[in-house]
Amino acid sequence: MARKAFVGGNWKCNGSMADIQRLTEMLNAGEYHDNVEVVVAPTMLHILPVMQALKVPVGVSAQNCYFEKSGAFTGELSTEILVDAGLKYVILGHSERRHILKETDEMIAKKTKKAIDSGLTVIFCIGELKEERETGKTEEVCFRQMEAVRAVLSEEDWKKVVVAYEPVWAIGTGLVATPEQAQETHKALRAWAAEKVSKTVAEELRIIYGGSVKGANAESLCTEDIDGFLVGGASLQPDFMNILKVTHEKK
Ligand SMILES: O=C(CO)COP(=O)(O)O
Repeated sequence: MARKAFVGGNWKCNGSMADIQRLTEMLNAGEYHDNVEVVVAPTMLHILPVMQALKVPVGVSAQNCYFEKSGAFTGELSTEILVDAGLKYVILGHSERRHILKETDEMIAKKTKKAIDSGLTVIFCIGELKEERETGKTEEVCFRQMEAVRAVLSEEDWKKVVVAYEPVWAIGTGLVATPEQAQETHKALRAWAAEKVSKTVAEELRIIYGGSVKGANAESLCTEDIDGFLVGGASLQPDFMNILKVTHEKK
């Protein structure tokens, strides 16, 4: 089964109302194709205006959610609130939430299960730190992060997961992983899924790459086991449209 490519634009904590208008106009002027699913993740405050402004098949994702249903959890957004507002996706496990906001594997697993049970598709991020890669721990770290969610997901749940492999040293640094480095890790992740979940899940699981992706390097990163991209900085620029075009042509 051919996996449908997936390209996400993670806008992180960026953007004014004027920027949001400019970005939705850029997306509305784009061309979209059946072989690439496109999603953008604005800030929580910008989600609704972006959903209202988009006239093209571009999905909208939250950048976080909470695992409780509702109640006294100041500052949090439940998956019920996200679904009620019309959202279909949420990014979980991003390295910035793991390392800056100190989210643990267990918290991320709880959020992932809750989001999937609510009907959301989870863009589940994993990735190793620079020193972990340098000491040969890339697979150990990625597999540990995967195992935490595997422990709480059913085989069926994996249909609602897109894994984003984002080496932390490549995020926002301009130090993109080489196609060989990324392909090697993606292949290892697929083999892990075949062994720990099932062969079917491994074949169908979309594993996308994130970390300094640009229009200029996207083509070489369209390798066998890379099913698309999670784009940070370049998703706030017209270059995002080049990444979409390359993915459409190469996948
Ligand atoms: O963190 C990322 C996407 O989630 C990647 O960010 P950059 O594309 O800015 O490196």
